[in-house]
Amino acid sequence: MIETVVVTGGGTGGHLKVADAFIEDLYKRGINIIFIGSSNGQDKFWFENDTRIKEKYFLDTRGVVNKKGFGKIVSLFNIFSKTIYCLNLYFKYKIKVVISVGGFSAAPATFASILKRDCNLYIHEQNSKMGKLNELTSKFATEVFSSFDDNSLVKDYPVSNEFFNFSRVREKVKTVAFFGGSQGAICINDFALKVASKLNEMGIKIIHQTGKNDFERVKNEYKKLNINADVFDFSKQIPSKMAQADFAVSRAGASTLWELCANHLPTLFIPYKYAAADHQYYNAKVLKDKNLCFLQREDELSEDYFFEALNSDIHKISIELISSINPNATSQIVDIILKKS
Ligand SMILES: CC(=O)N[C@H]1[C@@H](OP(=O)(O)OP(=O)(O)OC[C@H]2O[C@@H](n3ccc(=O)[nH]c3=O)[C@H](O)[C@@H]2O)O[C@H](CO)[C@@H](O)[C@@H]1O
Repeated sequence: MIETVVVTGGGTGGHLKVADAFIEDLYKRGINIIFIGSSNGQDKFWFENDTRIKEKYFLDTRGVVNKKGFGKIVSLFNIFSKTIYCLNLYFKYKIKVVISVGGFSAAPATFASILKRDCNLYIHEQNSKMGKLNELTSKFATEVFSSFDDNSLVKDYPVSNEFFNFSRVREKVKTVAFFGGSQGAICINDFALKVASKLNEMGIKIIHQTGKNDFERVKNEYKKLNINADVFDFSKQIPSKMAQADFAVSRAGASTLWELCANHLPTLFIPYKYAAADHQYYNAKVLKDKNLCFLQREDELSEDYFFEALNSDIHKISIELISSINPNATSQIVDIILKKS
């Protein structure tokens, strides 16, 4: 009987949202949760005040991949010392199960699970191309789950229930939402401002998540255009924001992509072009190949393509999105983890 599980990973909202889905499921099963993340990404913002989590550790870890020379040695030593710290925690709490959702935040807790012989490591990879840490540690894992890999025991994404609770089939575009991912996307902000007046003339409302850094500028631009849009930098109410929209324009980070599917919301994806191994493009391409979304590279973005998409059969896409995603993925993955441990 497993009493305590370590959940690790983070850095970006994409990883943290998956961690959140696992935490919610484990909590409902009465299992104690220890979260180990980094003090350098968004981890604290997401989980610092989370009462479902029994113990939280935000360690000072940073990625080492892009570092060189002395900086790399310092970072490696730092990760090594934090790994030993985690190992001590595992002995203290008799940890046998570690779930990693990847990202640089997960490095020490994942390495420590490999060093502790009686500990099972489970990895969840969210993207179509595996992240660096997951690639390095997956051969030591008891099981690797992936939303895109046919070999995964559960080939689905652990989307939080709230997105399914708000889901609905779309008929006609009355509201368009722009989502830039957890950091926001200037290219999506600029595109939204470019098409805003025409949308306004068509009587279409705008919801727009800008990201923290570009919020003031975008808000002022809407003011200048005299358009009353729902503009915000970051919101914890994304399920209800998605639910209000009939069409979305979005980055193709894994979490947002599957949340939009869970919501049955037809979307034009504009992948972040510098994402590692171009994984955002390949995330969205999986849907595009099934005609379940629209996809354009940010350098090719065209207003014509966007307005054609708005006028397409969004009802059909919305219905077909229902079967694109499994609402029970989180509990199915946790069932397997608890059974194997
Ligand atoms: C630039 C980059 O490399 N981004 C990566 C990062 O995603 P990044 O965090 O940018 O994007 P994701 O779309 O995966 O996740 C964003 C998450 O934040 C939530 N959200 C967003 C805005 C908001 O106002 N409120 C809110 O709660 C969304 O609902 C979603 O759950 O990790 C993902 C998961 O590995 C990858 O797929 C992305 O490619």
